[in-house]
Amino acid sequence: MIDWRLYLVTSGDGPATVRAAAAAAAAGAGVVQVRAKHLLAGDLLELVLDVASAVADSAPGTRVLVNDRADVAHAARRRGAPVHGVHLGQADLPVAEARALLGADALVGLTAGTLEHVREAEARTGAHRPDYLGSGPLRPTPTKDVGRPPVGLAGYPLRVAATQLPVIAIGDVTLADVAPLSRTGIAGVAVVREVMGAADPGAAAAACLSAWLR
Ligand SMILES: Cc1ncc(COP(=O)(O)OP(=O)(O)O)c(N)n1
Ligand SMILES: Cc1ncsc1CCOP(=O)(O)O
Ligand SMILES: [Mg+2]
Repeated sequence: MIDWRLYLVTSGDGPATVRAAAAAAAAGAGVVQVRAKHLLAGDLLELVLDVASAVADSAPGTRVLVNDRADVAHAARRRGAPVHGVHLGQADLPVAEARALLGADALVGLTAGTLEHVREAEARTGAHRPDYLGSGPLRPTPTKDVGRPPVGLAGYPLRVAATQLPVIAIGDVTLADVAPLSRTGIAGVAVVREVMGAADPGAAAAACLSAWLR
């Protein structure tokens, strides 16, 4: 059973990133996605190995995913690292191809920013069906230029109603958003700055989890 309520997406690539990921996992983040768009595959693999090892040491139940790169997730798993899958964007490798590479047990997430994306994902079956959807942005965020209108709080109940898949809200999610978002039916919130930018990432993660209303 995956605890989706707090899903950390990392930033940066050094020891502070690894420490923040481990602290958030120890505080109860159920998923950690290693996201480092500036790294080429070899360096991303090294970061993934470091994060996966640190997260497994502090919170063995936390799932570790790789942003975009099913090949890097596969390489990490071949090295024996506790890496559970990949988060794919709409233009990345198809979900079924990622599953073919990573194996049937892999966790494969998909970005579904629009209601149409959510409906399209919901219609999928078998290996083509993702395990969860990341949907946003809640609001515009400096972390990523998403290039589509924000979902807003009112947009999430529509997305949740359109799918049986867990929906994860992302994009400028702050501690103050967690309680109202938790009432929309989403499975979890994904954050970068709220935890990675905090002086104490573990405390920031714990605060987000405490704010959940159900
Ligand atoms: C949980 C989650 N949801 C959405 C995204 C965004 O993915 P994508 O659209 O592929 O953009 P990048 O993160 O790759 O810049 C995500 N990473 N995680
Ligand atoms: C990766 C991603 N995809 C949509 S918004 C976003 C970034 C979210 O970052 P933050 O939590 O700092 O707004
Ligand atoms: Mg992507």
